[in-house]
Amino acid sequence: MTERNAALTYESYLALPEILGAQRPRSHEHDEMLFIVIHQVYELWFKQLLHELAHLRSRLETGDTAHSIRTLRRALTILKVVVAQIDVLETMTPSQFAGFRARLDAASGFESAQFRELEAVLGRRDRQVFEHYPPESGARQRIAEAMENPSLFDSFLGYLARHDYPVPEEALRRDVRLPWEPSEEVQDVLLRVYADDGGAATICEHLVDLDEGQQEWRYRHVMMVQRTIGDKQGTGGSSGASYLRSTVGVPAFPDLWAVRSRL
Ligand code: HEM
Ligand SMILES: N[C@@H](CC(=O)c1ccccc1NC=O)C(=O)O
Repeated sequence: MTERNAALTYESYLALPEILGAQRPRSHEHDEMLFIVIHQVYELWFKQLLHELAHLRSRLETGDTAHSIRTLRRALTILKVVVAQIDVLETMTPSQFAGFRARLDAASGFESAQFRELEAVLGRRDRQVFEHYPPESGARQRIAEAMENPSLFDSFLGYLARHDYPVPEEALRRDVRLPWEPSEEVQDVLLRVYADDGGAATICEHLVDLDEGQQEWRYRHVMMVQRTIGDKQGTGGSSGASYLRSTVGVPAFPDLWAVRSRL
């Protein structure tokens, strides 16, 4: 008789021994546990967001409006949660953070591969981010792959073409490994989408929500940084808050913002 597997339990299904055994503070400071847990929760949500956005890209490419909208709504709800999470970390004072900051050595958010993957899905094509990853690392390969795939906006253009909008051929056939250049012809198409005011226009609005949401995260992150470490340099080697401020307000989908002056 073959031996039966041990009965599935709450603990085994959720791999709790692994997850709950993965908090390893480097100091005895009370607040370091919060710092670790918050980051781990972020990385789990980043994983789920990547999962949803990959699904969204495939739904867009098949022209499936209802599923695209539902998936976008879910991604947006997750984004709200991750932005709101910053409130929890802001209960930590500058001196509490200073109590264990030195133990972080040169580690920093620069090394969050999933965050870079998310940026790549949103269209970022910037090889400078690779500086923080060893050449053959899995993380680097995943980011590189995301940069070689169509961005969300590329997939959305595919969606519009499937729905018979006159998306210019060169936009559909562009080299998706390069950064997207805003295009007036594409903006003319977006104006027609908005005039029709159907499912495609709803997707446009949700993409703007996504863009606004990621900028909100950047803004909240830099405010948290400013109040916690002031103008100190970052552990990752940047100037800190002033570097982070330069990344706020850079849109992922510039064409969707550009058309608003014409709506
Ligand atoms: C007290 C809390 C935090 C402080 C003081 C802080 C500080 C910083 C600083 C100074 C940088 C610039 C890199 C450097 O030179 O070190 C940075 C980058 C970054 N941090 Fe944080 N951070 C905090 C919390 C978080 C949290 C909770 C996350 C969530 C994952 C996060 C994700 C990131 C990411 C993704 C970057 C890269 C941003 C970019 O290059 O655009 N940080 N952080
Ligand atoms: N860069 C931060 C340290 C920090 O926040 C951090 C360190 C290790 C792992 C994740 C981090 N979070 C975001 O940067 C600092 O300069 O204080």
